[in-house]
Amino acid sequence: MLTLMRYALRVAPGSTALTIGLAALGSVFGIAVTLLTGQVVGAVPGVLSDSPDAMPLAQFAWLLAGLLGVFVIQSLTPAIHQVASMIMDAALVRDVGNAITEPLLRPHRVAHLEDTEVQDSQERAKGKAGFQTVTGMQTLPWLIASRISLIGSAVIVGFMFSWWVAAMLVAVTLVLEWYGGRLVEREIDVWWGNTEEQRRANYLFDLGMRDAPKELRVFGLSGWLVDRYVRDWTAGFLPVWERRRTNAKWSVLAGGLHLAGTAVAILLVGRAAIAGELPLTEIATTVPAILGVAMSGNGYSVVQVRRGLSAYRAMKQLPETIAERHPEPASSSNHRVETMPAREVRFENVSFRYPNSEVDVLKNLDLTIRAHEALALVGVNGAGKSTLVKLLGGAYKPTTGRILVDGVDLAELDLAAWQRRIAAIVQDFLRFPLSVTDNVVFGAVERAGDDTTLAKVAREAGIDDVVAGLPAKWDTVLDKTFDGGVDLSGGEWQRIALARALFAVHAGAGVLVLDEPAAALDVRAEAALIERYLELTSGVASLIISHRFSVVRNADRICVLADGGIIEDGTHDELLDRGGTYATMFRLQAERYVTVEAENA
Ligand SMILES: Nc1ncnc2c1ncn2[C@@H]1O[C@H](COP(=O)(O)OP(=O)(O)OP(=O)(O)O)[C@@H](O)[C@H]1O
Repeated sequence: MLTLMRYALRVAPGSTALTIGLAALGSVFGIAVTLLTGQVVGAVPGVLSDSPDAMPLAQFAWLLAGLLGVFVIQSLTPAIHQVASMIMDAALVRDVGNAITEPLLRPHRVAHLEDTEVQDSQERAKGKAGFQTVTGMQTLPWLIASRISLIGSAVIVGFMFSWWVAAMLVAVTLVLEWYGGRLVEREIDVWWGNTEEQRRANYLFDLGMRDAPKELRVFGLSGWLVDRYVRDWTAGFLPVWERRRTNAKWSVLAGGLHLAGTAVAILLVGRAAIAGELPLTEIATTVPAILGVAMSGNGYSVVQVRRGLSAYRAMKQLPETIAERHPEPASSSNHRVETMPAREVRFENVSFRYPNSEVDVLKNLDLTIRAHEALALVGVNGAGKSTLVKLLGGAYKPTTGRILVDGVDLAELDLAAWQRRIAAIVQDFLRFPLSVTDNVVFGAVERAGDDTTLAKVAREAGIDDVVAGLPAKWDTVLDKTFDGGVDLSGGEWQRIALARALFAVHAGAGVLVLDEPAAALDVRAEAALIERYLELTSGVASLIISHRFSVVRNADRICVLADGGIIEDGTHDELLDRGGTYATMFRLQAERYVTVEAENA
């Protein structure tokens, strides 16, 4: 409890103190109500019969006023508690979210994201039911309140009636709490166990609500989706019921023990009362106190706090796990990365296999990309073209071999600085649900606000007309789910992405990577755009990946990637003359176009 409390007090001192303080105060007031009620009830007969040893009326009135006052304050505190708790939650959610995502985002490489140990560590840090640290902290004040009720009520029973009865009550309550906690824990485990059915149900939910609403309608799959969702969800819930059924016997036993203990305590009080051994005040205080102990078991909160603590510990451990398993190279400041590459980027005998894979995607590959040269890379699906781009960007390091930038091993360079040198449009480029401006200037965020360059790249990428037609021009949000937002076509998005890369080049990027940059454009538009692009970016090392030869042929040099290595290298004409793989692929595609054009004619 203390560990979690210290953390929450550090993140949100005021609201945490208020949340815990008010919950504790609520319990203390609850005990005060029990004591005052006992005093009032005990005094009533004397006051009514006007006996000489009765409580003076003024004192009785004060007692009643005190009881009323405590009662009023106790009813007001939940509202303040709720507000304080909401403020605390918000601060904790932000902090936990940041503490988990920051170490995952910090590395410049991405291999840690595919490491199952890191994934597990991340899952543990989150906890099964969302941010478990936050849930733990939400329930912690109630656990503290329960404990105060338990101890306070037990002390009343001990003082006013019997210490062994108090001890027995605490024991049966804690047994029930422990058992109840175990039950909750197991149910949570089953429920959040991510069974196949639950995962499928969640997937179907997202599919219908977010991912594919249009396709589902086009294919008339809405009814099917609802049926499947209900079926999978129900199937996912069955294990929980199964677990409840199995536990029913023990639940009855634990509940019965608790009930019997409480009943025995009340019966003993009754017997002492009948025997005239217990005055009215003690009776009226002890009975509610017995119930106070009985009801203060809080297995749910115990479990949530315990899980919150283990999620908190995993969260603290996460950066260490990542740093240990995926150390970032110590970068040397001796190299002026901001002017690289001045000569070339060279892949030297590079082999690569993805983490957890047995297959070498690249095998002893040698390739030189010269500065100021536009190099095109072609190859069949899955040949490893995008993989090569990921290695070039330092997202992965080669399994063996080296990548040299002007003769310096990429592993020795400041990776962050090198990545800033690269302007890339990858196949699944990011479509930010933000304004057009943001979508373009994210190419070189340090140049945000440079409207002249923004207007220039808009013209160059051919998006000036698109922007002019948007409701809020450059400020239009490119997502229809936002107010005034719009959806763009695939081709328009690609032009936006091209403008982003161009913005980066104008801001000084030294390597331009275009991986299937304009496949959503029609063939002529794509070829024309890339041609213009290459003119605009001459002076920058460009790597272009495309399946369309109308794009590829514009490059200064073309490399064919197959079987993990470069099997052909030359200009378009040279490769055609050679009559190898490139020539075959080119003729095949050209033939198709010639046939289609002839048919159209
Ligand atoms: N994260 C990954 N983990 C494991 N294997 C991967 C991963 N990403 C890609 N691969 C595998 O690496 C191989 C090369 O993929 P890559 O995407 O580099 O091919 P490509 O030449 O760009 O293909 P395409 O022309 O279809 O875009 C494929 O067999 C693919 O399945």
